[in-house]
Amino acid sequence: MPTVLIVGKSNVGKSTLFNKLIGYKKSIVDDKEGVTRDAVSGRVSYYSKTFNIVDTGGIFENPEDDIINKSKDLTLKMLNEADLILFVIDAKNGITSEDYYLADIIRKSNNDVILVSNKSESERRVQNNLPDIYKLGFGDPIFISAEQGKNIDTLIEKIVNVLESKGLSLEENLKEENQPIIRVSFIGRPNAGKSTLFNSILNKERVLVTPIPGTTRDSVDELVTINGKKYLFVDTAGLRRKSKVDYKSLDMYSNVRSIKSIENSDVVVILIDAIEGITHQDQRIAGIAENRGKATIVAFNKIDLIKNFRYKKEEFIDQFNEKLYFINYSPLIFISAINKKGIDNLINAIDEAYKSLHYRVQTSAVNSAIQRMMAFTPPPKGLKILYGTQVDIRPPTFLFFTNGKKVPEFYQNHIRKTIRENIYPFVGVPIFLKFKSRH
Ligand SMILES: Nc1nc2c(ncn2[C@@H]2O[C@H](COP(=O)(O)OP(=O)(O)OP(=O)(O)O)[C@@H](O)[C@H]2O)c(=O)[nH]1
Ligand SMILES: Nc1nc2c(ncn2[C@@H]2O[C@H](COP(=O)(O)OP(=O)(O)OP(=O)(O)O)[C@@H](O)[C@H]2O)c(=O)[nH]1
Repeated sequence: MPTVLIVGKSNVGKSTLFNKLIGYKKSIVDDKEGVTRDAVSGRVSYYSKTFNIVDTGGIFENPEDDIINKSKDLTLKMLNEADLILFVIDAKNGITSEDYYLADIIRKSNNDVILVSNKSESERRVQNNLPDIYKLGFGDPIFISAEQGKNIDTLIEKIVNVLESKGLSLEENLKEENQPIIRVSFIGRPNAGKSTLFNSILNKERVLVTPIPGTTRDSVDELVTINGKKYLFVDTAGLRRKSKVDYKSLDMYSNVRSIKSIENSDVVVILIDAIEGITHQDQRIAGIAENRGKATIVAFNKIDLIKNFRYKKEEFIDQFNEKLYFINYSPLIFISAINKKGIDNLINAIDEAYKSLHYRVQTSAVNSAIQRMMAFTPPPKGLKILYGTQVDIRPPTFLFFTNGKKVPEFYQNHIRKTIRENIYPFVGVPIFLKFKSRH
């Protein structure tokens, strides 16, 4: 999906515009992802067209800034990486040296630019500032008022036009072709209901099952198509075969077989028997999955046996937060495998987690968010975080350049939280961080 960068000096109305663009989407399409208030990255949907938008906040504002000084290359990289730049100026208060400074940086990127003249409510003021606006060298601006929502549709249409004229596709449903295979394993204590769940999925959904013998003797993976998407259920031998006594033994749960299944999957569904609650072994399995960078979904099964489930639900959530806090990014699903309840939610969660596992965020979004974070919660004394970028997927991995000081665990968690809340939620997926000293 193409990415559009909002760039401008301080106070020109970048975040107001960002919120308007995101909000615009909300009024047209219903909002699935739930954008947090100070998100820096979001999605704009205009009828069937979609693109990403990033508010660069203060990154390009202050020439004295560490980030700009120490990494001119990175600044340019961010500008180049985008598909289009919205250069926002303030038509009410006029053009200043900072605007010209920014204009020069933006020009160096050789990228496409739309000049956005914000705060254009007063005709007279706009007229006064018009000569200076043209001096920036980006041609005709689009006059908007982000605050009053004026001309936002014209702006979006212009954005769509430019992106499409570059040959970029803004249609959302292209991913249908070249479908990946989502590898899923069900892990849980004996009797948690794994076989029942597997069979319920097979019976409920219109599926096509193709057994694929695994490399280990006795293991069988099954390729299943659900609603046009392909899933490989890993090691279904243990699910299909009616449990033998030895498989029931407690050790089997935490044995090599489970670990192999985890390693062979993208998404691990940790199935909990709601009557028994979360056990040590569940915690251990969750830890292994997290460590190996796998997506996890926690599913409480047998909720049909829980009396007053509506009241009990809170207790399950508390239990999850207490015992599986280290994978608290995982979707929590309640199911009754036997009654085929909650199966659709589970499949949706698997899809969402798989998407997150492969999601890449923009370097500009990372730095905008981290910079904002550091303004509110500065790093511990002596530590400097200069900039960062996502270097890998499966799992999403971020590299941050620092001044060489150790980044304490609590601050790492703060960075993870910031990424999730302000850039992309990475549902069900651990975020790996790396730090490198830069001198
Ligand atoms: N008159 C007018 N004021 C606006 C408009 N858009 C934003 N503002 C005001 O301009 C001020 C700055 O807006 P922000 O959206 O915070 O600006 P910003 O560019 O994100 O500022 P930084 O956070 O410093 O990067 C706020 O007081 C807004 O209410 C507009 O279209 N017209
Ligand atoms: N009430 C209720 N019982 C369930 C549910 N799911 C599974 N069960 C029962 O729980 C028992 C164990 O289910 P299985 O599907 O065999 O469990 P499993 O996790 O595959 O067990 P192992 O093969 O031993 O690992 C069976 O008696 C199921 O009928 C459910 O949603 N509700």
